[in-house]
Amino acid sequence: MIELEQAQARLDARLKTKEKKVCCTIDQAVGCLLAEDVYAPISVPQFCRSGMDGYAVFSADCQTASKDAPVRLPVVDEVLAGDNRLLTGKPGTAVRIMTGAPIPAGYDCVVCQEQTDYGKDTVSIFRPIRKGKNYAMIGEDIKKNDRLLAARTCITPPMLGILASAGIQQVPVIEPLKVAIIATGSELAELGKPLSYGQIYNSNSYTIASYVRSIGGDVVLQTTCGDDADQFVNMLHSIITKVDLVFTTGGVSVGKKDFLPATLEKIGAERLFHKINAKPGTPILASVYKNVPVLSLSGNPFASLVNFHLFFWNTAARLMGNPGFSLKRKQLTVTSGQMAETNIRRFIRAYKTDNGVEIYTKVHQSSVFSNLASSNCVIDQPVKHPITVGDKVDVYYWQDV
Ligand SMILES: Nc1nc2c(c(=O)[nH]1)N[C@H]1C(S)=C(S)[C@@H](COP(=O)(O)OP(=O)(O)OC[C@H]3O[C@@H](n4cnc5c(N)ncnc54)[C@H](O)[C@@H]3O)O[C@H]1N2
Ligand code: MOO
Repeated sequence: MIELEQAQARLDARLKTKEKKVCCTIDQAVGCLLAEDVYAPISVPQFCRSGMDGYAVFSADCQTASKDAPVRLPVVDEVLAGDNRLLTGKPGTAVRIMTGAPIPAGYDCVVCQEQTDYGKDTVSIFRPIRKGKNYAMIGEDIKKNDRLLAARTCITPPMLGILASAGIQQVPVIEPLKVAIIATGSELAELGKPLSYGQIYNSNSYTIASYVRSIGGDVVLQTTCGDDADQFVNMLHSIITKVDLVFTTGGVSVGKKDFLPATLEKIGAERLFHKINAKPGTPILASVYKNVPVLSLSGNPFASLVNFHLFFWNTAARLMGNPGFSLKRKQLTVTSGQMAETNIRRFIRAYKTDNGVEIYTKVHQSSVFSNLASSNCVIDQPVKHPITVGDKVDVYYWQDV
């Protein structure tokens, strides 16, 4: 039995950051990590662009303009957004222009139409204007060859916009995290099949799979397996070379059917630790088999979930080279609920709010899962340490999916 932090460190020491790159179209890329720095192939905009609907002019022509003595200029052309003529402006003239349209060469500003009489053939300008006003230079937004995004950046929807605006359709990303999830237990029934007496539906693998997918991970296998060592070993062998991480649930405690520790040992998996000094999820087992970490979580749904959070996020951060995935820890003040002292460190289901953390007041057994709909964190309750309203506590929390 080892402490959580020691167990996390032992696992972390055995993880290698993924380097394999794959090409991804940008509409598939949200949540993926860039494999390389991405540079702008073009400037945005590629032409000098009007920022307002109005008139392109030479600022020098408008210095004396006022409401009482407007400057009057002939309007020699009209340029709309998308106009692809290469025009050159002449001093002493104006061109009617719309937002987003290319400004003819020479004009150095755009008078907003509200500061004119909206003239068609001749425009009256009511105010002086400075050079560069409402005038977007080439590359105002993005300069050609600028670094747009750094390697290992996790791509977000606004970043897709940046890539698209620079005309980039595909990006190299780190191959998504590939995970296998094997829920063990002869009592487990698959969804869609009626339950026989003594059976329960497998729920653990659904929770785990959805968290894996929430960070762009690829669930290569999600299955159940009876309490049968041979069946399990066959399953493991069929998948181990295709994944970066294996989760199993159940079969890690001391019951007659808790076959995983002995089975993994028998096939030569290296044991990193078995059992942590905390509840729920005490019996967690971590191994490395054929260079792939195998995390064997407790079967009880809440214990499985707590084990998952305490080990998955840091593992994902290390394997994907993205510290942003790391398990989040914060000190918060308890605003409601209480816990009596216990003789082992406990993780207490709780709800993190803007003001602090609320302790869930009802059931805390690790076999009870249904109240987790209103939990988004766990409080780390030290051994022999009662908790009450107003106490500062350490909280592990996770992203909403
Ligand atoms: N004599 C002892 N008995 C137990 C001990 C102990 O120290 N001595 N430890 C207890 C603790 S603590 C836990 S936690 C459980 C964990 O046992 P396992 O991780 O080996 O899990 P199982 O026995 O396979 O299952 C426990 C429980 O969870 C249900 N289960 C399993 N898989 C799923 C699934 N995929 N979806 C939903 N529910 C699942 C299973 O039916 C059991 O009810 O052991 C205690 N026993
Ligand atoms: O360690 Mo077990 O997880 O109490 O429930």
